Amino acid sequence: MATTVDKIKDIETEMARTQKNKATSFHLGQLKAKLAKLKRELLTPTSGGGGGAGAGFDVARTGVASVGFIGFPSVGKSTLMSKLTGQHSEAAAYEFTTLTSVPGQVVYNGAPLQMIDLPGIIEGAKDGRGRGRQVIAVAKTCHLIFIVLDVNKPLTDKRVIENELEGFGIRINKSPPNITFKKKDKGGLNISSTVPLTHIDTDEIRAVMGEYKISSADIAIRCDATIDDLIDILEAKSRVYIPVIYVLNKIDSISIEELDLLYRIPNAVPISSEHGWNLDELMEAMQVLPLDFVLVLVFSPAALWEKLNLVRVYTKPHGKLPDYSAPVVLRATRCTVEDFCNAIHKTIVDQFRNAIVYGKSVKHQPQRVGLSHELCDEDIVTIIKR
Ligand SMILES: Nc1nc2c(ncn2[C@@H]2O[C@H](COP(=O)(O)OP(=O)(O)OP(=O)(O)O)[C@@H](O)[C@H]2O)c(=O)[nH]1
Ligand SMILES: [K+]
Ligand SMILES: [Mg+2]
Repeated sequence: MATTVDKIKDIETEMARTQKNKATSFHLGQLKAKLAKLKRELLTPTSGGGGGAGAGFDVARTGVASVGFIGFPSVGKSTLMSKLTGQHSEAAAYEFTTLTSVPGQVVYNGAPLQMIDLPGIIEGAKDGRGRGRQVIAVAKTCHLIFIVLDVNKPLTDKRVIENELEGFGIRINKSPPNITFKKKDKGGLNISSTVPLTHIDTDEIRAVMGEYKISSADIAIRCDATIDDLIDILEAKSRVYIPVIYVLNKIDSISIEELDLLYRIPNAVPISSEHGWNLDELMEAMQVLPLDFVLVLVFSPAALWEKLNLVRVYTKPHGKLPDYSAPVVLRATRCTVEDFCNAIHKTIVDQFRNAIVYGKSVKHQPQRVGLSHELCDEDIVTIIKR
């Protein structure tokens, strides 16, 4: 019996053979939808489609956000890990030195960030080659991915790694397509668009919907979407949108002229992890990306904070001034007093009596609140113990 991987290969071959035009667009739409479903099957451990789930490399999460290191073997991920965090991760000249995930931490402008060094992956990882699936599964749960590349290797490696991540449902440096989709019981397919669609026609959309056995739905497209974008919306449960920084390592081994060229690659930071060159710029790069998380700029405008969906809360020891130098950083979706306590130490909740809060989240200044109270950016909190 053909395995899921075989079926995927067959469809990919057929798609490569089929020229895209008016007459073939329905067929191509069907193929793309079939492909998306097979890939999902491959990534769902229970389906038995491709190699089993195996032991994962996931690690206990600490800090306000985690950054996963992805790259081919021996590009210098572990060397970078040791340099950035001080957490030793074995580095050596042979491939697959790192065999499991190694977590470490950096504190950046007051925010603890978890860095996760991972084993190297190889082409075909997403289809079950090597331990690649477990590695990419960890990356999929990170808030930011460093794609680490060796500048002595062909730049095509970048595309290969991107393909591996994409094949795993990770969309990089991209926000979800602006398409709303609402399934209905009857009424047929109602497709509307607010911009001209240059990549897809309705035939293709109908073919995809047919493959997904959806006969009635409202589909409102507000961007010049591709058929892959539409499939991403239908497969929304298995898609994640993660920012990526390309870490171009080993610049100590190239010329200044070559280095100049590297600076033209978007979202990339050339470094030498061995020599510790340009690591400051790498840290800074994390804050210029449109991340939906972190990065604590104590003096940044409040608007930026809202965009980043983070809440800074200052601790005020009883009878003392608030400590403005080290805010506790919480996500806007998890910012109760209880989250605040847990962010400091997990034993605090056990001794908690109430909290005294100053700031936007309370009517009276100050006000006593309980564990479920939701905090706002720049609130000041004193915990009263029992
Ligand atoms: N010239 C140069 N060599 C480097 C640099 N960073 C790492 N290396 C060398 O590259 C080799 C591989 O480094 P590692 O840190 O083990 O690479 P890795 O990506 O963790 O490798 P795996 O764990 O096997 O996937 C080692 O011999 C390092 O000394 C660098 O900035 N410049
Ligand atoms: K290595
Ligand atoms: Mg390593």
